[in-house]
Amino acid sequence: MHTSAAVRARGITTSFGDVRALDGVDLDVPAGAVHGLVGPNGAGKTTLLGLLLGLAVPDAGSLEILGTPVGRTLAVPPGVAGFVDAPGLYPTLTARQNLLALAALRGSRRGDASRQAADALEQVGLTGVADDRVRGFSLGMRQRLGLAAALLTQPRLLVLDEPANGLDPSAKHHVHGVLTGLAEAGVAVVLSSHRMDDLAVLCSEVTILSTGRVVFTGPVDKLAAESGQLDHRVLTSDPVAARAVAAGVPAVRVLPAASGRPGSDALVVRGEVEALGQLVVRLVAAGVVVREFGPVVPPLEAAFLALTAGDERDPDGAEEESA
Ligand SMILES: Nc1ncnc2c1ncn2[C@@H]1O[C@H](COP(=O)(O)OP(=O)(O)OP(=O)(O)O)[C@@H](O)[C@H]1O
Repeated sequence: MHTSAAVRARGITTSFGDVRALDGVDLDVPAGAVHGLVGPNGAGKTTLLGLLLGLAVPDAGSLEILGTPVGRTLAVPPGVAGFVDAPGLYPTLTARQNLLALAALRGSRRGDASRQAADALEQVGLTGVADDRVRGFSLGMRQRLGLAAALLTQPRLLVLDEPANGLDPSAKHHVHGVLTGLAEAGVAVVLSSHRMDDLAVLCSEVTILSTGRVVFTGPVDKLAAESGQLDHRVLTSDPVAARAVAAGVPAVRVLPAASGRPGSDALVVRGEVEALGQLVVRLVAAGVVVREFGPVVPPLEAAFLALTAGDERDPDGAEEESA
């Protein structure tokens, strides 16, 4: 059990001209946690990750990384590694040469560097292309090499901007395994993603940002519970009987037929979790076979949409001042 704080941010505010990219953000990430940042485009995720990597300093607020307060000068705090936007790689060098160059910059001895590079490539599953030039790498391969570069430093805090970007399902599974293993060894991982399903699999906690503010932070399960009323699709052996049963359950609304999948006999019903549970009980009691019962929009997605509704930034970046 790891309980020390890897990140402790209080009231972080960062502006770019008139745009307040972060507005009073608090963030707590303990050692050994995988923490997801999610939010619509322009919400401030990359800006926050950049602060953790020492690429910028906040205009206001306090930030402690691995127990050390971050000062006013730009510097990667010791023990922190990762990347924002995309990993910085030399396209004309091979994957292995990229890692050796980074290790040399950090002062590793040649023998150590070549062992560390081979280990890191193995960890991210790039051994087979270790001697290919990065110029020919796909986006997913570059992401994995960026992760390998970060692993070379044996970080205690790993900061990754959309690390699953461009990864096929098998590569994603591999990277998830690497990150979970690091967390089990006590490394804190902070990553951003646009995919709620990825975050649900990987993260113990998530923070949702919307126009620079935190609109939710906490365990993923708690987020799912914030969805309130959910639309569910119900496929049964007898749609007519099912509709009659559903109409008799208090706090369940049967939505118009157009809400179902076109050409399907499914009903779409809306209600809170308990009321929907009652519906299933009554369908079974009435002898109606329930073949499928599932949310139209997954609960995490629904909670995310509800919390961030209408909060996309103006593409011109103009700040909307709320008195
Ligand atoms: N260097 C910069 N100069 C000016 N404005 C910036 C700069 N970096 C970020 N911004 C603005 O700050 C806000 C937050 O941007 P940020 O990149 O942190 O969002 P994000 O959540 O990572 O978005 P996305 O999901 O699109 O990557 C946006 O309005 C963006 O236009």
